[in-house]
Amino acid sequence: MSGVVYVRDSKTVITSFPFLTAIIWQLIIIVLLLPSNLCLIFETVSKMEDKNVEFIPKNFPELKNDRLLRAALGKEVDKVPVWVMRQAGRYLPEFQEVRSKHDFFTVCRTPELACEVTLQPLRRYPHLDASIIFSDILVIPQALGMIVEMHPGVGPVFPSPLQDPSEIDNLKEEGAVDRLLYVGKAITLTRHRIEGKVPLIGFTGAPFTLMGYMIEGGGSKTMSKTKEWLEKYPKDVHKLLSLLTRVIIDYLIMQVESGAQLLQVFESSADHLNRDQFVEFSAPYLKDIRSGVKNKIDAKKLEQVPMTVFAKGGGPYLDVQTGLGYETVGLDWTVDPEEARKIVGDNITLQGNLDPQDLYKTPEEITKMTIDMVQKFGKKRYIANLGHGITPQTPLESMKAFTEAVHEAL
Ligand SMILES: Cc1c2[nH]c(c1CCC(=O)O)Cc1[nH]c(c(CCC(=O)O)c1C)Cc1[nH]c(c(CCC(=O)O)c1C)Cc1[nH]c(c(C)c1CCC(=O)O)C2
Repeated sequence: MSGVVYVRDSKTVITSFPFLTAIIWQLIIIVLLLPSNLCLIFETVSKMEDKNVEFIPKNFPELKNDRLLRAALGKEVDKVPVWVMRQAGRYLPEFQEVRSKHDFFTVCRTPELACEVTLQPLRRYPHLDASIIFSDILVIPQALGMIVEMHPGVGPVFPSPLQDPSEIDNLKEEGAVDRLLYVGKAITLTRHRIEGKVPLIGFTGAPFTLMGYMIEGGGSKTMSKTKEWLEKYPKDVHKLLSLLTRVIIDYLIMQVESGAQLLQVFESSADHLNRDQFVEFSAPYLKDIRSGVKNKIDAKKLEQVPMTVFAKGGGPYLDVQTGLGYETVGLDWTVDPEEARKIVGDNITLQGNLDPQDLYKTPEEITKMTIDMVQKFGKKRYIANLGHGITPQTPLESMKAFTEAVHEAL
């Protein structure tokens, strides 16, 4: 007998057609669970869509606090904007918590983690008027094919630094920016999650500073190997600086396309250069980066973004920096604010410049020093910051005192 089901009773049916019965029971369960399954499916799809939306560089939440951008463009501000270089970093226990579970470059390469770390200082310090994407300047040498490790207590280490100019040709310029798209993803995700609270800053290292790390194999007090290259291989040095400039311009454009609203270029090794060396090996490439970004933004019909150059040790060359085309010039703590204003004039914004070591003083002393500093710079064309990155042992209450004092100063 096939295909005919006599339902004498459920037990008979079960014993006679176990397979068919199993299917019937499964159908019953599916039907009963269908509504909750459908909700689950819709919820999952919508969450996936949300996830996808968060990686689409458009329809960002409206900006609620534009002080930083107004100051960079010379517009009037209600209060002096403030942010801190390396504000997402090791002085924060919540950053240490993330780092206890993930390698440094894993945090940089994982948009969810980079975004979380970027947001941490904003949650703790409501007076901050900007965020800076969590990354590092050394992601560029990595994208060029060099190995960079982060050694605890030491900092960055290149196991195989450049030892001869002939090795410049081994650098993988083609596709470098594609290998940095994870930074763009982190920027886009952060733009959505910041919900317009403050602008998001993108950044890069400058050609000379990156070249120094690539030759020295890490941080260096003397940069002796790099200086030997400047003397012995100037043509090869310019070849490498030009390569880095091309990659940096395209990297910054990708950051803007991803949602960066201001860009900062870190020439952190400028303090190793005398004036002639700064004029030959740093300034032309900083200028090319500014004009290259501006021209490519125009060509792509993107919205222009203000740019900041920060040359640590660049105080003696402020006059040169004034001519590089940047809206904002960052100052380290060795430069007097009033002297700087005399040199740069009224059409450039200044940024800085409390000595990071002053954040080890008492909150009362920090408040007084910060108010003095802000009053020296004045409200117009000024962004308050430190004169270099915040250091890992900085007490949490110091950051609170600093950011609050900026907003109460004027
Ligand atoms: C020179 C330089 C580097 N990286 C950078 C610069 C230019 C800024 C400056 O001059 O301070 C840029 C940078 N690197 C980092 C930031 C913070 C970004 C942010 O606040 O969101 C920034 C702006 C994260 C970082 N970059 C690094 C850390 C600490 C490493 C860790 O977490 O183990 C962080 C939070 C590692 C790093 N990376 C680099 C050094 C010298 C070090 C060691 C110094 C240190 O240990 O603080 C290279």
